[in-house]
Amino acid sequence: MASSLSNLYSSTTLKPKISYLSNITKNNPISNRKSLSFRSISSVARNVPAALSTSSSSSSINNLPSLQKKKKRAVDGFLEKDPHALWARYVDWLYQHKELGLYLDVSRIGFTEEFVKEMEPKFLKAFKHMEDLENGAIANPDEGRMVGHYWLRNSNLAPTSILKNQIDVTLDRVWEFAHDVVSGKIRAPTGERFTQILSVGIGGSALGPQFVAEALAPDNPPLKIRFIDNTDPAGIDHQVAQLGSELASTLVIVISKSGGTPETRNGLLEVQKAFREAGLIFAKQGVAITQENSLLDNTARIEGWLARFPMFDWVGGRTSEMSAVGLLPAALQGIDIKEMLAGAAQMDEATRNPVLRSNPAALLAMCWYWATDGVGSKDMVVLPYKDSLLLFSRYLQQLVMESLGKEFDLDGNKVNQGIAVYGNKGSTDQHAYIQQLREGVHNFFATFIEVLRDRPPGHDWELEPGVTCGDYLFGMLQGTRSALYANNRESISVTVQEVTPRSVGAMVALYERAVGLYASLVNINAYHQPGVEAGKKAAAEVLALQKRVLAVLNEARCVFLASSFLLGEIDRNSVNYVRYSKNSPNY
Ligand SMILES: O=P(O)(O)OC[C@H]1O[C@](O)(CO)[C@@H](O)[C@@H]1O
Repeated sequence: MASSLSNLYSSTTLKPKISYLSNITKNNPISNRKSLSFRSISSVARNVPAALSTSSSSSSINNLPSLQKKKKRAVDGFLEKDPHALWARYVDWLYQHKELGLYLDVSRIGFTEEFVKEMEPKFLKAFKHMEDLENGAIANPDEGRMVGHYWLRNSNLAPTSILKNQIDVTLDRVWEFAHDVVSGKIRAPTGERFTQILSVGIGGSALGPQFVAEALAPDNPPLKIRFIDNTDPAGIDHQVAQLGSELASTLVIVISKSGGTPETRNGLLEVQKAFREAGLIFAKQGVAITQENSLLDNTARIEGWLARFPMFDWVGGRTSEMSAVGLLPAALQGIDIKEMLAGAAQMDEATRNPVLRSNPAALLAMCWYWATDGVGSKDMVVLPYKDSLLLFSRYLQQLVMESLGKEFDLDGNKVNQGIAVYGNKGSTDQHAYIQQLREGVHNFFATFIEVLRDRPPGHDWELEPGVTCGDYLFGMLQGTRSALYANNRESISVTVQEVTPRSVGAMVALYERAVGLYASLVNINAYHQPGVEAGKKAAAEVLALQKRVLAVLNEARCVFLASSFLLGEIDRNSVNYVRYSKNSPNY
């Protein structure tokens, strides 16, 4: 590769391209890299197919009428193969946010100019809808509530001064509490500093904190975090066992917006039992994050827990990372939450831009619409090439699927919308399911997440002359993307300079907005989850039935015991032994 690149640079025929290239380089993600390494050269080169090939232009769909194009695309899986045209497309559509160091390349999604035109009126409506939301419109008619996660990172946008005050006060309290715990001003009852966090919560009350911990927690955080996010007894036991004697210096944060989610309640009861068994007083180490006056809030208040933080009615679970839900655990791990908020605020600003090609969230939403035909016909595979972003796809899974997976549209038509999301990380997944992505059933589009910085500055090491481990990672990303593209598999690339609190905040905000816009495009309510409620209700019915069956069995056993006693077959002690033994429902 290196030699073909040097050929490329010495070739006279390529000179005009190179000057074009150097103009473009100013807009290229890698232009901020200080040294032009193998990796940075190839990063430019990956998008200069024109310079590497003299192949004649392949068939173009641009002369076909709109419907025919769609059909052709559906039949052939058409993507632009002419390298000149692909390069021009890259240059034309590359989005960059200079201050955030974030780039979005949509050139490998095959949308046409006609399609973009067709989408414009839909986007006008979507932008207006988003503006209304930000101004405090009731977004969730089912629950009669506003949707204002955008206000969390810029409280000046909150529609009333009361809301603004709530946001500011909560942020200050989170900041101060975390500072006091980390500095040792607030200590465990034993007098030692808190060393561990045990976070109990599920869904949106766990996924954001899990993703951010994995992405941003330092190697030696002031407090290490563990999660209980299920009602699996063995899983809970495992977490408690791992804490061992450090349970005495563990801060337990119980997170539940509703304050009544069974899995979270069960996790809490199990942890409280572990505290009792260890002779510890739970209340002195317990923190609740929940809506005011919820069951959890009332429990924490009555029992006198160490602290309580509010979760606002107008913040949905899946968009709560920038509320106390995400910020408190992050701050306790030494993550700069103000930077996270600043990144999200900057991205919010950028994604309010009503010009489609200058709005990264709108570009994402448009690509999703194109790739899935606006009906979820393809899955979204999210592939971050960075270990610390491992949980991004899991986080997005809830954000996208719980928001977009809806049976009815806003007019009551049955639409069964949604986009399935899965993914893990590159290059690991290349050795798992990329085989199917390239050659198997064509039911997905990919999103590559690229991180330019390999390691903190000063730690670079070349495992071969001129080549770092990170160059391999980068090469794997480029290679997989090209291989997929060559087989008509579409992809989006999001590039960030580094995984920092600011860039993570920005990515969260980017996808939150993209989901909101996409929901408008397909005319659905992104802010409720009636399907989940149905599952919860059914589970409650199963549990109620189980309780009734146990009651009936118990009654039958009592009758049996009573008759045996009356017949003189057993004595009183035996009756009491059976009734109050540990296996009895009466116990
Ligand atoms: O925070 P809560 O109320 O415990 O809910 C947890 C999760 O359950 C859901 O309501 C349904 O899965 C999610 O939307 C939410 O994030």
